[in-house]
Amino acid sequence: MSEQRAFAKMNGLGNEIIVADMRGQCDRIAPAAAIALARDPATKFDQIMAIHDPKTSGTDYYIEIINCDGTQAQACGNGMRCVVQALAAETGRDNFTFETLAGILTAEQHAGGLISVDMGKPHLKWQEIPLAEEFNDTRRIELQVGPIDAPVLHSPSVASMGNPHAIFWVDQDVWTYELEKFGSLLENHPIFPERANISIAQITASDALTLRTWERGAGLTRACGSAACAAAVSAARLGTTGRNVTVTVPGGPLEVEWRNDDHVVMTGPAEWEFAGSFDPATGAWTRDTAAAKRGVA
Ligand SMILES: N[C@H](CCC[C@H](N)C(=O)O)C(=O)O
Repeated sequence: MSEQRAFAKMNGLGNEIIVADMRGQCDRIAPAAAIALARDPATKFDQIMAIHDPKTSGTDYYIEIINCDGTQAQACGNGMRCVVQALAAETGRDNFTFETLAGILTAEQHAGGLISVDMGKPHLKWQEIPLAEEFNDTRRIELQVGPIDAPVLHSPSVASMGNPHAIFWVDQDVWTYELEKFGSLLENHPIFPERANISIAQITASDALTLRTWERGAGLTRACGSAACAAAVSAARLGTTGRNVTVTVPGGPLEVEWRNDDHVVMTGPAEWEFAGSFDPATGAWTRDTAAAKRGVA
């Protein structure tokens, strides 16, 4: 049994997040531990955000992101907001610089409690997403679901926010499409050599869209922050919205701004649920009834 580590169960608009304190320790959370925590109804999560000591000078922490199937993700917008809220409660600071597999990100907690994360620049070339085939225009690629002459979904936009996304544009309410039926098929489609997060999106105004996401390595979730960013960027590239968009996901609204310096900034809430400690090797855990301070450590 390895040393018990503190965690906070949180959520970002219903995206179920575990923020785990791995500081001061070289170990990583074992995929089997992640899978065990995901199976327990009390700790069921979409992503674990593991806070590690910094690797690069000028950054505060290294964040490892683990999906509920035990695989790693490069980016997780909702999870980053949870990390910021937990660290702000612990340290009293409101600005942080993180390193993730997607690069270096900055984030800020505002006076009212909302949190903005600078998700960096989108990557829009087919090799960067990555796709298995050359597409010079990633605003719409050839891919469809359903009968060849009457596809249910077709011609998605693709973008990378450090992690791969495909967004299928639809005319009707996003809830009328059975994303649970074709999500996994599209996630694992050979056009996506690293698999992909799959979203359906409806433009509702020149500054608003609604979005549902089937996440790579996690399935249907109530919110996906990086998908909200990828959808907002793709809508602006297609000219269907401007560069400031309210993205309404099943868990609620996120504000996304694709700034003129090419950075995508996402703003939304985070919510603390309970604290505990867990074994990073096995996932065995206990609830910490005394932890009322809403941090992780
Ligand atoms: N929930 C996350 C995305 C997790 C990404 C993950 N499913 C992957 O790319 O493998 C978000 O808020 O951005």
